[in-house]
Amino acid sequence: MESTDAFTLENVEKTYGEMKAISPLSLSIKKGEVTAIIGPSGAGKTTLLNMLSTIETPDNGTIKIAEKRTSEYRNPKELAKKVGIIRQQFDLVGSLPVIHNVLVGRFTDWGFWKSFWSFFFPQEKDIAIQALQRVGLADKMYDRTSKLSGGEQQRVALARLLVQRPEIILADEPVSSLDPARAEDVLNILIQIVKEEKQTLVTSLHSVELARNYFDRIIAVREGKIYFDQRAAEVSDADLTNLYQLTELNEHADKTPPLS
Ligand SMILES: Nc1ncnc2c1ncn2[C@@H]1O[C@H](COP(=O)(O)OP(=O)(O)OP(=O)(O)O)[C@@H](O)[C@H]1O
Repeated sequence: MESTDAFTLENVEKTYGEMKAISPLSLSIKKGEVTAIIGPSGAGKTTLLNMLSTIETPDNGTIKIAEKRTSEYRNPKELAKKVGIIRQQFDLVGSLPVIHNVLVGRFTDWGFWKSFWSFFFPQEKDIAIQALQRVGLADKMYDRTSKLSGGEQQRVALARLLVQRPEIILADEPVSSLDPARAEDVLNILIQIVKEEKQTLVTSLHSVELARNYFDRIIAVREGKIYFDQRAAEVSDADLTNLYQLTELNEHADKTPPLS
């Protein structure tokens, strides 16, 4: 029977020099789940996402994407079909028109020459137009990408994911550079797409309110460990206060000279 897990992590560890960014950590994320990873600064959220996307390799333990170990994904195209990434800095080429940036999402299906030609004569334009309509930017198709606002650029990145159609989307702080209204706008579109396409979404977020309002599951990380892992509806104010406060208390305790 086909596995229902998008990710399975077993005793995953990551250390940078002396810093244990992720302590042995095990969890699984089901296909179709919409999960937010929250936690104080330096908790290990980005490290965790980078290991899920195979940008970083764990020092110990195993990560499986849909039952296959990350180390076994040797073909970048196969990985790109499974996992699409969206980042804070959007990874768009500012000097190119919007449509070219969207069509980059098709490169995993196209060969080199088709991708190359597309920079001069956009290929499969209809697919890009549909995606841009979906994110409300069809009228900006030929605008220079750098002229768009931050929120619009993030929507271009969403349209690129729409044409890539990965099974899993990983997003590292996708809305932190946007004002609250734009952040909600982009998250609304992202979640709507993910649910319609039956994709799996794992996002790191600084805003606990957005995590509670838009996500099904919240995994809280602190000092490289899972602090809690709950349905978003069950996360209480006290859970959140403890998550952020305890770290501050620990930091404070570290700086307090011992009583003699
Ligand atoms: N490439 C690296 N080299 C050295 N240390 C690193 C590296 N990447 C992360 N770290 C350290 O690992 C710990 C976890 O970092 P990480 O970026 O995963 O945290 P985070 O929860 O994403 O933080 P933030 O919310 O501030 O982005 C931090 O102490 C960080 O300084």
